[in-house]
Amino acid sequence: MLALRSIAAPAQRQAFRAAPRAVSVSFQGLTQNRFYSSRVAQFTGQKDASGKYTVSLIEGDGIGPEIAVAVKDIFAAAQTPIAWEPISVDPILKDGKTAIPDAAIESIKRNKIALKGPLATPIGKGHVSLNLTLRRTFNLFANLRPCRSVAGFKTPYDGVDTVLIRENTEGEYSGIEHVVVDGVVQSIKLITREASERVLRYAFEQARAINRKKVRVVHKATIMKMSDGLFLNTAREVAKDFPDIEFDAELLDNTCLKMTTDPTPYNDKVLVMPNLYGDILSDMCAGLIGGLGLTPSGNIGDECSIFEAVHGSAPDIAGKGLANPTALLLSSMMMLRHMGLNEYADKIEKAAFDTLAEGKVLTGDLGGKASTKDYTSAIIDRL
Ligand SMILES: NC(=O)C1=CN([C@@H]2O[C@H](COP(=O)(O)OP(=O)(O)OC[C@H]3O[C@@H](n4cnc5c(N)ncnc54)[C@H](O)[C@@H]3O)[C@@H](O)[C@H]2O)C=CC1
Ligand SMILES: O=C(O)CCC(=O)C(=O)O
Ligand SMILES: [Mg+2]
Repeated sequence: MLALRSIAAPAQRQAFRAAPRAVSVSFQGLTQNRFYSSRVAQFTGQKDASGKYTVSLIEGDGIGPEIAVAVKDIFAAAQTPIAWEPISVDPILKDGKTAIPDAAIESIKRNKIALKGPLATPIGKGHVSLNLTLRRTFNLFANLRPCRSVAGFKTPYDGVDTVLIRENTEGEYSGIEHVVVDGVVQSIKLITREASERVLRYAFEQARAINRKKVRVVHKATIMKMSDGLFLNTAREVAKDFPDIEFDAELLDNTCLKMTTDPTPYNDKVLVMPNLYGDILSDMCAGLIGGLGLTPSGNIGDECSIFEAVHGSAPDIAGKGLANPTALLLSSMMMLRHMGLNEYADKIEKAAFDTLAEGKVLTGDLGGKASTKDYTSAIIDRL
């Protein structure tokens, strides 16, 4: 029987206990600052009669609504041909599993594109991550996370320009856990050849598309000999189909050391890795360039794609008008380029990077005193 339960507010979701899952294995100068087109394949959404594309919009939790309104205001000021379709992804239970409401699924399937604010996940007990559920529901197999120093914003690291691709549907994020006996818990890291090959091919294709000559797998196949071993061996096989791209591999801990010592040797590479490593390494990269307020991402699938910032709901600053909307704005630039709306992306991105480079109107995370609204207005004034 289909059991459906609607969970309204994020706070209430804490109380929601998902049924246990079966343990069966059944960017420097303005032009250089441009963020990558998100994918190699085509966006297939259609314009409406008024010449606009409809984009599903998940405002999200915490700072989500504050940064979403900033993006909407900037898009309106730039006369971007986008009509927003707000959707709720408050979780429901379907066959005992956390699921996205049907209306939201239909919207994203219809529009083939969505912009998403951060969604909070309860710690320990509670529903499965909605971010993960969205990625799985739409088979968004690759999470593309570029990270580039912002001109004019000084950090201990200059000229960072990393491109990280994270497997987005399985690995340590599979959430397959069970109690063996009291005090002993087992968590399964699921790696399949199919999902590995899919994201690895995407990484090689992406390297070609953005003119990077090297793909590097980040792994721990020394320890996880079978799971990371399968990912690495699949990479070796896939690499044979891309003779124009150099391939090598590096242990995750060594990558962390090298990147925090000098990230610039990674500027000619595309890094690809299992899910959790990409999650952690992308926050670490954000730290190199000034924090999570600056880093965008795209969850890429064959049928549809969802763009979102790397950061979460930032509960420590939520509701105070302090959030930096740049990360979501740059995610929306990736989205516009994915849709072929490059001229709007170029215009908005230039206004944002000029504002950052001038350094007069910056949010608190970047050492400024401006509110989200002031910073948004400064960008709009430049359009
Ligand atoms: N893709 C998503 O929707 C993600 C959701 N989350 C969820 O977000 C919630 C909070 O997680 P945290 O560990 O606190 O990570 P977080 O990314 O929300 O915040 C970490 C730190 O960065 C700051 N920060 C993040 N975004 C910012 C912005 N735009 N402007 C200025 N400062 C910003 C926050 O104030 C905080 O100090 C959790 O429930 C987590 O599950 C976390 C990461 C990604
Ligand atoms: O889903 C979550 O709660 C966390 C997701 C996350 O950290 C990420 O996508 O980077
Ligand atoms: Mg993360």
